[in-house]
Amino acid sequence: MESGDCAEAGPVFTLEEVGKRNSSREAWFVIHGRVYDVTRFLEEHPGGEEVLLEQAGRDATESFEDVGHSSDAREMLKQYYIGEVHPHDRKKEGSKNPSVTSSGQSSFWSTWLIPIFGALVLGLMYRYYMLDGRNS
Ligand code: HEM
Repeated sequence: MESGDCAEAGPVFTLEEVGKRNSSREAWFVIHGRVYDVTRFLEEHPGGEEVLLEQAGRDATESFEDVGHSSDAREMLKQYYIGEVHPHDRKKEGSKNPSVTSSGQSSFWSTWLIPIFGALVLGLMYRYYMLDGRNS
């Protein structure tokens, strides 16, 4: 009964609790909403102990992704998993505002506003040209 397979639903930690583990004695990380205790990995980390200690006790998702860690590195994470981040402290991942397609909107305006404005200018020029012709 000991070797439970419930590795994905461990205990829940707040960011405050994770924040206390920010030294080489104890180093915890949040990566993609999950909490990892990498204390025993600090010295083994191929990228060095310092970079890990700089991020310890924090959400290191961005730094972890920025480095472009291999799938091996991602696999390794599993052995250090200790729990989940409290839902209140979780970042809104995956919801990078898919509804706000600002670039789409700007292209809408540039494709429509410019021709409309051009047509207006041409219309006004034509009008003045005709009036001028009539007056002289
Ligand atoms: C906590 C979990 C982490 C694990 C298990 C891990 C694991 C690894 C592994 C296995 C490598 C060797 C290259 C690869 O396989 O991608 C590596 C390299 C590296 N890691 Fe991490 N890493 C972790 C977190 C971080 C964090 C938070 C940073 C933040 C800055 C970082 C920075 C680096 C750097 C700079 C390298 C060297 C890359 C290179 O030489 O090309 N790692 N890491």
